[in-house]
Amino acid sequence: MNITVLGAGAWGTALAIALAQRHSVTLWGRNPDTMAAAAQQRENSAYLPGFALPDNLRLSADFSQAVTHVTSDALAAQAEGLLIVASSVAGLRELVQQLQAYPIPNIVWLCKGFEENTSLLPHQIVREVLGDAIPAAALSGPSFAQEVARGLPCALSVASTHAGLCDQVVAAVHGDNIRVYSTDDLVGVEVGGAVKNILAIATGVADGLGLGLNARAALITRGLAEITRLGVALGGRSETFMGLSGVGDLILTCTGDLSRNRKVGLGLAQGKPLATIVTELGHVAEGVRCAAAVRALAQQRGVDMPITNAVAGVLFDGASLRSVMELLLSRNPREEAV
Ligand SMILES: NC(=O)C1=CN([C@@H]2O[C@H](COP(=O)(O)OP(=O)(O)OC[C@H]3O[C@@H](n4cnc5c(N)ncnc54)[C@H](O)[C@@H]3O)[C@@H](O)[C@H]2O)C=CC1
Ligand SMILES: O=C(CO)COP(=O)(O)O
Repeated sequence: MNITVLGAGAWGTALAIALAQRHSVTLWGRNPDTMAAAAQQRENSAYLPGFALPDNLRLSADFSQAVTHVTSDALAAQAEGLLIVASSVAGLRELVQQLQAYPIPNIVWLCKGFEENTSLLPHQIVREVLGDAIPAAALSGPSFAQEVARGLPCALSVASTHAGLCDQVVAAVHGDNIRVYSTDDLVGVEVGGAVKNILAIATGVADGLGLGLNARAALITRGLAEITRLGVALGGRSETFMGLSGVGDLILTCTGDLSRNRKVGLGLAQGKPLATIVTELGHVAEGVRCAAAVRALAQQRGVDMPITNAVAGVLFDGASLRSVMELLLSRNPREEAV
């Protein structure tokens, strides 16, 4: 299958490496110097250092050339191409707008979050720009880029209301080391992937403050309740939050030290300013922007999200870490239900 991955960050590069084992893959990045260096060294040292790029993986900084890899007439007739957008949420709209000029066969995105100023989910951004006619899907689930690039096993969820595209993503991605499960609950999958990043910041803070494993388990569990409340309010199905893109990714990101969002929380607990943490990371930590969007959305919808509010308070209102932890612990007792 011909596959184009737009966005040569850590995750786009890792997935391109994995897919190049079985497919003809082009990886596009917007920075010509970075892509030229990666092509010369056969390594994306800017975003995924230490992993060799397979010889057959094509690298490009030419947008047209990269998209044409999946839009040639022959491919379009057989619906054989797969277009994967691997930017951050902040870059999604701009990239999708650029795609308006091309007869793309489908679109799959990997980003996890809500858009900062609109509080829209990725599928809503895609629909706003491209309309409903093009088959569209989110690929999500617990998947640290470095582990996928190493060929370690993982399981993902593909979500689309277009069953044919789910089948095509499974055909392309499901293989020796990656299992792919399908669902039509796009909202549920996207809300799980977005909000777990905020909760990973919270557990990073708690762990960094030495609050213990009991506190971490409590945050993850009550965080899942928070994800479920928002997700159901937005039209997702509660069982989706028990799956890979919900509790699966929540556990990974809250407990795995490879997580950039968790690192944000650990850094805050060390007293580092947010700007310093973000600069040191060198990668997007979606939970930061997402916390603002989700706090606004939850307020608008009347959804109770105390952990998200606490994280947003620390990130944007200068609230002290201890005071928000105390606030969380001093909430009135209630039934445990979601
Ligand atoms: N790194 C990981 O393990 C995983 C990341 N994700 C999600 O995938 C998305 C990308 O993550 P990473 O690749 O890790 O981030 P990264 O920080 O390593 O790379 C971000 C990429 O987005 C591109 N980008 C940003 N704004 C853009 C714009 N306006 N136009 C074109 N490209 C733009 C950057 O150039 C870069 O290639 C995020 O939403 C993340 O939550 C999902 C699963 C795993
Ligand atoms: O989404 C991820 C793993 O599934 C990556 O999480 P971070 O962005 O926190 O590293």
